[in-house]
Amino acid sequence: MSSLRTLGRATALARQAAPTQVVAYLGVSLAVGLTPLAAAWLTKLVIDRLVSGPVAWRDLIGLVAALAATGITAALLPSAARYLRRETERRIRLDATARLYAAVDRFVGLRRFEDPAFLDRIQIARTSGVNAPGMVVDSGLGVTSAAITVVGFGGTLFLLGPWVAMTVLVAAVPALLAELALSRRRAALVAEVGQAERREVFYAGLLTNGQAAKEIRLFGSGPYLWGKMAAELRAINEGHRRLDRRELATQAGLALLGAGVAAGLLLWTVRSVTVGVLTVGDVALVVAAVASVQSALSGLVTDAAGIHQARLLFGHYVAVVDAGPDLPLRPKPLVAPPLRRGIELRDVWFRYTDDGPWVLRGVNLLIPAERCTAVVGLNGAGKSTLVKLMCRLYDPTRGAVLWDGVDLRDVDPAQLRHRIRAVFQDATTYDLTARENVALGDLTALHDPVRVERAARRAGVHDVIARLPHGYETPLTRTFFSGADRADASTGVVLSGGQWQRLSIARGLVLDRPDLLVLDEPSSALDAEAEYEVHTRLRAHRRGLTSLLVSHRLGVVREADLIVVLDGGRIVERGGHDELVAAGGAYGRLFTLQAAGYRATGRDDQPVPVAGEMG
Ligand SMILES: Nc1ncnc2c1ncn2[C@@H]1O[C@H](COP(=O)(O)OP(=O)(O)OP(=O)(O)O)[C@@H](O)[C@H]1O
Repeated sequence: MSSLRTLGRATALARQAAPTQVVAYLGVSLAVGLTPLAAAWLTKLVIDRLVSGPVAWRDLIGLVAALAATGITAALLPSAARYLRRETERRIRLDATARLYAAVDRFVGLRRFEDPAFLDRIQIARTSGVNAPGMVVDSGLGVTSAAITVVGFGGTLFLLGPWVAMTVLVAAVPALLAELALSRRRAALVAEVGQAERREVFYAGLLTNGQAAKEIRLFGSGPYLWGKMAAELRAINEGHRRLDRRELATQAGLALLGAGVAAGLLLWTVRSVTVGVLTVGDVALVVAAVASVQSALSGLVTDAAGIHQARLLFGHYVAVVDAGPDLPLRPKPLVAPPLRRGIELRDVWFRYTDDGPWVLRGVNLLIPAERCTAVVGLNGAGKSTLVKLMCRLYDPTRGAVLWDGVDLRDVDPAQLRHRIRAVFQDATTYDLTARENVALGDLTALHDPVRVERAARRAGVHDVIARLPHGYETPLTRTFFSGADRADASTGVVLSGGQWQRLSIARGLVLDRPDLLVLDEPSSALDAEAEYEVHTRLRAHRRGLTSLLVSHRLGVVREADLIVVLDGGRIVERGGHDELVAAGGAYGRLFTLQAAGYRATGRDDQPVPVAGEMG
């Protein structure tokens, strides 16, 4: 995108976010530019009248009153400008941030969240990019008011001697070039240290995170992590230090140049008064004009560089906001119909990166509607990847996933996802209330306690929640406190791993009858009794529903209508439990191994409700 279009986008965003404030800020900025000029001319006129001979007070009073009014205005304007600047920036930041996260939320798949370069870009957009339109307005208005001062005083100096005006203006050219170069370096630095800043935030989070704290304390890994954080900080500091030193050298040189020009002009003015070419009032005017023009030019140069820098940073913001869908979307997507036949993977090949290893290799599978299909396999076999392809979090590299014969790539992803619910093995724990933790599975249930409770009962977590200090309203966190418990910030609760897992199952079940229910290791953290109980409930709930179960616990898997064994990204066996055990293949061997593990505990007189870990 061209520089001008980027600036146009930034300005348009600012105008939409804070229309009144931008106009008011423009008015104040114009006044800021005009007042020094008015004050200098009024001062010159007063002095000239005073030194021209005896003058009556009433002849001066108008000028003095105008001078006083200009002084009062000049005194008030900076505060007004400061307030308007902050208010404009606040509104713009809010609007820009909302647009940024809305754009990020529109990414259909997961690839961008696993691309370090794109994550760096998001970081710049999030921290600096959202402020860039504010910077453009602020610097743009700074340039405007400085330009008024420069033109006004430049004209005044021109009247006194064209070369005076030229000297002051030409002396500002090196400053402009130096500042533009510096602004490019500043923007480049933001990009350079972006990754280090992200890592620093990561280490800071880790070192203050309650969950990580136990391992860090026990293993004594704190100093190592803190050391790595300090190294990132040192790298960030080094970048800033280099830039600061360059700025110091440049600005010291420019300051000397400016002071030299001002001193030379002062000498010339005083000499001109002694030879009768200029008046005493002209001395005041030249002193004010040179100081004002120099400071306005320096402000103008800094603001021009600020606009330049803001444009570069806003480029990252625009790149994220305009990134568009990360997976190809049809302009007129089809509607995923209620599932009747099933989901078919047709010769699906998949790898995460173009040069990475194949994770799925030619998978052909029909997950029949209204049946439970289980996928088993060793760690890394590709089970979770298969699940992610069925939710269209990635597209197959080759082949297709068909929903009742319709390619998932042709379907509206949001509508498709409303038909799918999943409980992932690495389910998210939200530092929110128990109610929110369940209702996030379907936000229409947020204010429907009956649905939330029903889902919690199905997942066997209702009794746990009911016993919490504020029941479903209890914050499930010791990291934050909600507004309501500010007075007694001790109400937040920490759940156990198994309780969290049940809660994530409840979240997966809050949408009453999804077309596809995915359960990816839903019970790995549950004790045997809880697992048995939860799976019994899930089985009842799943009846007539299409479900996909991924589990290492073959005792749970045996209930499935169809079991598929995945090995190295290929399906190596498929069938019912008895059939697979009788065949004596990989599944049979693993089942025997797990069952033997249970018997080896000396409890072989017990039935085997749930087999142990596989892989
Ligand atoms: N986001 C990713 N980027 C790159 N590679 C990945 C990603 N996720 C998984 N993989 C790789 O893909 C392979 C299959 O992973 P997957 O999570 O599908 O296995 P799985 O069968 O579910 O294993 P587990 O039983 O341990 O959960 C693994 O080798 C893994 O390293």
